[in-house]
Amino acid sequence: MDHSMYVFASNGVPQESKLATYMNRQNTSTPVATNTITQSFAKVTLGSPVNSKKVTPQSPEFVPSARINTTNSSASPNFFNSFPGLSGTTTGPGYQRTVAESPHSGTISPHLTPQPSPPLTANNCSPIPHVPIEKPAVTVAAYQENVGGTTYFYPTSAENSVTTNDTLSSVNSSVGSSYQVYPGTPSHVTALKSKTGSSSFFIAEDTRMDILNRNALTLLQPDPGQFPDLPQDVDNYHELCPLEPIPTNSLQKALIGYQASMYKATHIKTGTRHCLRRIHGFRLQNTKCMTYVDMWKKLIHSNIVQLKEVFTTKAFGDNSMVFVYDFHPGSETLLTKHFASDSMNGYVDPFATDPSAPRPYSHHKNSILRHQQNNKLPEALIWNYIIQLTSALRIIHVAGLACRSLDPTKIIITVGNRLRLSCLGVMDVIINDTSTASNPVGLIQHYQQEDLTSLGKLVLALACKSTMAVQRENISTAVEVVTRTYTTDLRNLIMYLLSPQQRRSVTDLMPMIGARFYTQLDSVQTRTDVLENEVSKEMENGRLFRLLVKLGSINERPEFNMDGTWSETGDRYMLKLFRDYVFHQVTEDGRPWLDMAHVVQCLNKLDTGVPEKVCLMSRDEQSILVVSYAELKHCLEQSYDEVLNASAPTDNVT
Ligand SMILES: Nc1ncnc2c1ncn2[C@@H]1O[C@H](COP(=O)(O)OP(=O)(O)OP(=O)(O)O)[C@@H](O)[C@H]1O
Repeated sequence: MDHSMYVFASNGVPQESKLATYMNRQNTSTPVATNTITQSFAKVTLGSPVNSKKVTPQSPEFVPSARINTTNSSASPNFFNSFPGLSGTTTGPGYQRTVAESPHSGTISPHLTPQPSPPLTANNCSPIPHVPIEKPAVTVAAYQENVGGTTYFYPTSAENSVTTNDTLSSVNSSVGSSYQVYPGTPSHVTALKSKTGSSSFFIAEDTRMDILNRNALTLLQPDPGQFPDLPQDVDNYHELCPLEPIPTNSLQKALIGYQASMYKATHIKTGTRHCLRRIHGFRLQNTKCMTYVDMWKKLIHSNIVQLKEVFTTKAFGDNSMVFVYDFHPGSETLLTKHFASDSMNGYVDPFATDPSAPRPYSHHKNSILRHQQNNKLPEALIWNYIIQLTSALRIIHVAGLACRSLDPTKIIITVGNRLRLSCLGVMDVIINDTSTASNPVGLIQHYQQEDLTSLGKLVLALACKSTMAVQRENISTAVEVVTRTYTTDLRNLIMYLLSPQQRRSVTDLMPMIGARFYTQLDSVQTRTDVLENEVSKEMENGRLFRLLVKLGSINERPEFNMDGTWSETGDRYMLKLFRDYVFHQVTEDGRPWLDMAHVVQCLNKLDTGVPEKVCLMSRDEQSILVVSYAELKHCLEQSYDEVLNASAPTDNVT
């Protein structure tokens, strides 16, 4: 390398070099500091790398004959680890060096020399950074010294001198809190995960797909050409999107006895999506029923679609009553899920056989049994549903309310077999008898009993996989089919619910469910464990993302406060070189060196601000900066704050 090409400033830094620019901006104070780096440092022979992978810098001028010794667990060289005589306690955690002349046969820049990938454990954890045991430095003001033609730059802050006591206290305080890293899948989740597929640092594929699907459905907008009659706004809601074909025939009545339609809509002020159940052509006669609406609005439960508000509107061109609920994307009704007609999934309802067919009843019964056995739902699933539905009913009845719409069309199901009652409060408003009755409590108790009968019918229908099974003429056959196919417990539960003589209660069902509660609890908690692990991965990813946002907002910013060189100078210059170090390293033959573990480890160290050093080389290869992650973190925070503060709108001064 021909050094005569460069003009050296008094501090030994080539004036054209980026470091000179950096130093001009940065080194405003006259540093006075002691250090223990002496002449001998320049003569230190660098140890051989642990890495056996041979990579060389892009520029042959800087090909070292020996390389900085790196620790096994670190991608970036730690000078003080490599040279015991240069312990961080006496020299401070960071310095910068400009190579004016190679004092020894060569030195190395990690910018140009990919290091071995940080080790991963078998447990899929993030690369573990070097645990910091020193106080992170927070200064970059530099002191310089020319040693045999090489200028070294050291930080000057008193904070950089770390005493043994400091170190120990930092060790203590660092335990469990000094750095963040994904520790890998917990062993209790590993066993579960092996059933579901390989683990990764990102969210599991099935969960990802579920969430993507739900997000897409939440954002779905209808083609205005297809729904020209949709109003723009309905009360506080807009962006209406029908969830089912809008009934056109006035004879097409929903379960509630009126024409009804469902829409997804966005709240104008909050932007949240809701589900609007519109009852067509309905005029509210008196407002007493609103007491029930208020009671429903207060009911929150994981198996209930919460009622948010009720209003009347003429936005649809008629007098409509609208019930606003939470929106649960990707819902389907229990009817479509389990009782779909053969046009949907080839399923033929065995109870729907033409009664006029010349077939003996016994033959018919056997064919029902055969059919049911081929299509039957697993008993565990039926109990799962029973537990969820009784759980919702219990809270409703305890609140002094009745569901009054426990029907397969009014129970929605989402991923993971989660059931929710979806039409609560409607009956209390539409059939306004509870508020006008002389004994509303007695009436509610009557409806609660009806809820239990409806539950019995629903379970029977599920067990026979047919809604026809609950028709009066089919019930005895259906119960017989259940007796032959499922456990006595299930049969007893159905019989209890369908027996009109006694006064029944949801709590009486609990002993029948028995230990199945524990099975359900176990599966819910297991799922929570798995999802919590997904969250912990995404928490780490989110943290790194925020860090990248900060870096990205600073790196290569073309202009800041009228300063076109802002991102190339001062603190930002170090961050730019760090970015190169993290992302732009190349192999010996010039190929991009991509190593996710290296990237994650570097970012984790930056986020934590560990005192470990990293060598950064300028793009013109004229300077090497050796800085600690602590300093880089400080630079990042300071520079980002500058950008953030400048982004705030300034008041017009008149
Ligand atoms: N809260 C909700 N969030 C998201 N989708 C819902 C919600 N409630 C219902 N749905 C969906 O809206 C659609 C229509 O529901 P609805 O209750 O009207 O069922 P239905 O079978 O059309 O009953 P009916 O014949 O009585 O109108 C169904 O696909 C259902 O999954």
